[in-house]
Amino acid sequence: MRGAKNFVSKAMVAALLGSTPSTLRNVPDIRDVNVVSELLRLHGAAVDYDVESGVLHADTSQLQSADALQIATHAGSSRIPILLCGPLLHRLGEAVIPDLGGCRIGDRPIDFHLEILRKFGAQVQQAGDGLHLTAPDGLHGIKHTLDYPSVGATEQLLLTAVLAQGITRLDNAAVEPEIKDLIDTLQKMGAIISVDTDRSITIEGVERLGGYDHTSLADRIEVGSWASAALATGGDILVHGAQQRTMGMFLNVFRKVGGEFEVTQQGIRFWHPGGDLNSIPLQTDVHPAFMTDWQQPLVVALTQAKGLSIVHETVYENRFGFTEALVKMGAHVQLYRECLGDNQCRFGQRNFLHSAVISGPTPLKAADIEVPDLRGGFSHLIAALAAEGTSTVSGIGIIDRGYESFRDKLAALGAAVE
Ligand SMILES: CC(=O)N[C@H]1[C@@H](OP(=O)(O)OP(=O)(O)OC[C@H]2O[C@@H](n3ccc(=O)[nH]c3=O)[C@H](O)[C@@H]2O)O[C@H](CO)[C@@H](O)[C@@H]1O
Ligand SMILES: C=C(OP(=O)(O)O)C(=O)O
Repeated sequence: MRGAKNFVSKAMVAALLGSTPSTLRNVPDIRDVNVVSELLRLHGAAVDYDVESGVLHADTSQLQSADALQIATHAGSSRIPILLCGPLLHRLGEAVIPDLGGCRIGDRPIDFHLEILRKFGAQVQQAGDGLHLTAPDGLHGIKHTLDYPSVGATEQLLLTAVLAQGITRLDNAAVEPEIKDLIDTLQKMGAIISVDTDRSITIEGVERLGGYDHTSLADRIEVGSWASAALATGGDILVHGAQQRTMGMFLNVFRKVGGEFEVTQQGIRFWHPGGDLNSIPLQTDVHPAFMTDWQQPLVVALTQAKGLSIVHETVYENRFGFTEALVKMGAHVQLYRECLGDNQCRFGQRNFLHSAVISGPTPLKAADIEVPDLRGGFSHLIAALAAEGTSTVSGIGIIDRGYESFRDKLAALGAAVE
């Protein structure tokens, strides 16, 4: 496996800040990379991606404003375009942003992003379904506290602050490994950024940034997905390129459920040792806790664990829709509006089915399933492989957003997939 969807796409946006070319390595062949490449090209960047070697070159020295109609053709394709705001305002003085896409796992507002951009000095106007931004007086450093440590809003602030005039300080920042890699990349470009142990980040704006040469960290969500597949199917999978340093909390949980793993020079090998799997209580949360994107694949494995597992999703209000298909396949999953965990999250006492009780083990039977979102889709593939009989999973194109060559990988693991 190769680099992280949730880093590579942001590093490509960061290339826009550099007045000399950038080279990104370990880039996976996934749809989000194509979408961001196209968006950069629409702004005059030369982007060259070699699928075989995974090396992407981006020359952003000659940028120009993009045609709004062409930008609009990317509406709904990904959430990354909102991160173009700061870099485009710095380089071109204006930004046209299409309506956002991404997984429908909650409302996913962009209020934090817009508040941050406005504080820096951006003027934001609705333009059709998208946005048009300008910065008539330039962008100036800010002091800001996030109400919630949003990954995207932290990245928005970083990508805007590095070339803004003066100092920016962010409190309650997200500190996911992908954000740390983005900070390393920006530092290579010439940025001055310090991260404190209390989730605060300080950025001293500089006048100019150059390009970078950076190798992406591994995709920890893909690693957790294959690990969960090994548990759910009673299998044994070596994930080449998996990095232990980004997987800490997942490995703890995997071990508690009864899975075994071995960290090797090549990656991490995950397997089901036989016998019963253990049920567990689990809460998703911001890093360094158990990440929300691991939740859906792991829940499939928990349908095969003995006893009651309780999963409290605290990052998104609507990330259990995929369990409907699991129930159809024979799993016992009951959803609750209450916070079933010690974190009284933002979604408690409201109308969101954001806690799940899974009782197992239950044999799964084949079904016809429509993929709801990226991780839910991969989870349905795992369930289909664990089930008795042949399932039909439709809408699998969504899975190409984040899992490189998953059809080939499944075939290599011995799955019969047509
Ligand atoms: C492309 C990418 O990197 N996607 C990841 C990123 O999404 P993304 O950056 O969109 O996720 P955020 O961390 O921003 O969202 C977390 C929570 O904050 C809320 N929120 C966010 C922004 C805002 O302006 N207002 C607001 O209320 C969201 O609705 C959500 O409930 O981090 C998530 C949390 O690790 C991951 O699940 C996604 O895979
Ligand atoms: C939620 C996800 O991605 P996005 O933010 O791109 O929708 C994900 O990768 O699981």
